[in-house]
Amino acid sequence: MAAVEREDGRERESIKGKAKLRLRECDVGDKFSHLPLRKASVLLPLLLRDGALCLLLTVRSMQLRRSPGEVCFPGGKREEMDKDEIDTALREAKEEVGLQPEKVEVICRLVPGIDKMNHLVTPVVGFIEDTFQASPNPDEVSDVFVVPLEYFIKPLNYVALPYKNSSGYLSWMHCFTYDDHEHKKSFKIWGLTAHFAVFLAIVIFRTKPTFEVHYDLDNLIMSAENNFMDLYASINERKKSSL
Ligand SMILES: CCCCCCCCCCCCCC(=O)SCCNC(=O)CCNC(=O)[C@H](O)C(C)(C)COP(=O)(O)OP(=O)(O)OC[C@H]1O[C@@H](n2cnc3c(N)ncnc32)[C@H](O)[C@@H]1OP(=O)(O)O
Ligand SMILES: [Mg+2]
Repeated sequence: MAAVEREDGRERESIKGKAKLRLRECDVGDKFSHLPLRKASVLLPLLLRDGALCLLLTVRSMQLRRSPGEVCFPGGKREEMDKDEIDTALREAKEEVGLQPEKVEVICRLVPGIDKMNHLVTPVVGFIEDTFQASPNPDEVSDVFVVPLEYFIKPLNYVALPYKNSSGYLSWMHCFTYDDHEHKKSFKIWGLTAHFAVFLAIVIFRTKPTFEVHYDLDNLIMSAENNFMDLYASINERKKSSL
């Protein structure tokens, strides 16, 4: 093997190695699994392209009843046979983009989010092969694309939009437009998907984004968990007041 190739390989392994260490520090494991909400999981698939960490995302089919045409991660609702959140994410990724579970190196689970239907959505982070070619299931996925992870802390096109959840809890959500020049396509990444992508980028780069976020970088896990618990509490308040 040529020296340049060897050096290249070492560089790739060191980028991945550093990312894995930082991710493992933020692993929540099954800390939130007991919460009495319906469950869903998404896989945040990381890979290296041209020496940069990238995230693989999907565009939902227009035929889907919920969130048609929106960008999201491979993922879906928990089924009875799933033993945990990781199982759900891997099963859904296989169904939606043809990713074989044994080709995913699962690293951790991050702090969950809550979707429009009040599912507890757990992001599962895993490395996939850099050469992975998706085979999208057209019933559920109309497109698959990759975005450099760094875009989620240093975007070229970003707005924060006000968002009110079903309990009236008011917050902001990130909205990115990503222009994929190579394929001459443009994608809007917002809501829960953008929320997970931003947190993942902060976990790995440990840098403040160029826009405002409600995380304390010196106490990243605690601030992320507190944000989540505030949101969760607002849902419970609403449930109690409607009884
Ligand atoms: C600035 C500061 C910001 C900080 C604050 C952060 C705020 C956060 C803001 C939060 C804002 C929140 C608001 C926003 O985020 S709005 C915005 C943007 N959208 C998103 O971020 C997407 C978020 N949603 C998701 O990621 C998914 O919906 C999740 C993972 C939650 C559920 O997963 P999913 O929905 O993917 O579930 P599934 O894969 O099990 O099933 C999908 C459907 O497919 C059907 N199906 C299955 N198999 C087949 C088949 N072979 N043939 C045909 N059909 C098939 C199946 O029956 C099902 O149908 P139905 O039952 O749905 O009808
Ligand atoms: Mg899905």
